[in-house]
Amino acid sequence: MVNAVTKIDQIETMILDIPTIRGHVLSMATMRVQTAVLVRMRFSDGSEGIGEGTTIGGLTYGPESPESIQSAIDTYITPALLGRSADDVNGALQLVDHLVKGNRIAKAAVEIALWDGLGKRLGVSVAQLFGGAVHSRLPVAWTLASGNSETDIAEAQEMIAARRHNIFKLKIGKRAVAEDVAHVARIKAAVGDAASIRVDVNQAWSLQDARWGLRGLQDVGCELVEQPVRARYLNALRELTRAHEIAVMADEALNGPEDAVSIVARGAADVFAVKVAQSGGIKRASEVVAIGQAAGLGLYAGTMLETGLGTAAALQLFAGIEDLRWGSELFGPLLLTEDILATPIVYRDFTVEVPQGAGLGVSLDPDKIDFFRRDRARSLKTVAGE
Ligand SMILES: O=C(O)C[C@H]1C=CC(=O)O1
Ligand SMILES: [Mn+2]
Repeated sequence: MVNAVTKIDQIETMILDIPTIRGHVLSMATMRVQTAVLVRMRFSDGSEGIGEGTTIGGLTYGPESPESIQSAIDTYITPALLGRSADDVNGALQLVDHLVKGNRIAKAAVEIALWDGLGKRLGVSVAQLFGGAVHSRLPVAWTLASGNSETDIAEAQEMIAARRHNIFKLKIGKRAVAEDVAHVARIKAAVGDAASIRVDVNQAWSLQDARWGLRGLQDVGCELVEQPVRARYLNALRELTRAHEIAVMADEALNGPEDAVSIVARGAADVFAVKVAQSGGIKRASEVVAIGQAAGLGLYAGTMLETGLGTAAALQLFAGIEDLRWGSELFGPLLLTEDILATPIVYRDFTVEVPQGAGLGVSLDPDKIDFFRRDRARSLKTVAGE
């Protein structure tokens, strides 16, 4: 008997609004809630796959919003994929790239669910599908972004004492450059050699600001500056990369392999912040990694502050990357008041552990999903109105 081909039967999307443990103050927005977009895919053999495509701060970070991610999937991606072979992930990616331009985070959510389903059906991890894990844990940074130097120092000291993090990324760019440099200096002086200090400006500086900023940051012992100027200003990024010893990292400028090629060709960064969501999925992120590696750049596993689900997807990829020189910031679940996984991801000894098991190695807690779903209020009202 010929085995029937497993098909994609159903793709469900949901938006979850989960409060953060404190205000997360970024140059462009203050987050008090993180809005995650989840995908649940059902296949004809009864297997399932789950994925996540999440952004930060509505439309303040980038061109996709939670609502646009959901609508791109429901309106354009799902109709193209229903009925196709569940195991043909590359075929699905090619079709979706043909039919949908941009919308990388939406594509990532669907692609992650396809890999998860495939791994579960084969009984292997997604890391194994990409050639196998070489790490079981990764160094993990924490972001200090309370908006107050004293609070940030106390938070850093607690994290070091608990052996949870000794790499800190400070969110700056909201205040005057000199004030930001003084804030970074205070934190570096407080932690000394016990921690690595880096900053993320989230595109807030002009080139002029950045010239002063990078000089000041370098002088106070900051090791790396992430996306100091607008994503499209590659000439400015190149000038800053060349002019200072402090490492310059591309984040918002790096949306998939094509951007990776442009940045390398222009010499516009020392380090890539590789994000699965922003790259358009695990496969495209692996291509960004390959371009960075081939060009001799440093690599850093970035986050969109995803729940444990998106975090697990990134861990599956980066577990297979040998030289992750700048470590990771895959701490998303720790910023949320509640974890939505049945078994939370483990953080200890300054590292995050790669979940073990088939697919992404994680499953959702159905009660938590129910509780945080944005449409839950609507369904409750419907029930009440009956
Ligand atoms: O990198 C960003 O811009 C987004 C994000 C990652 C960590 C964090 O605190 O915010
Ligand atoms: Mn960033």
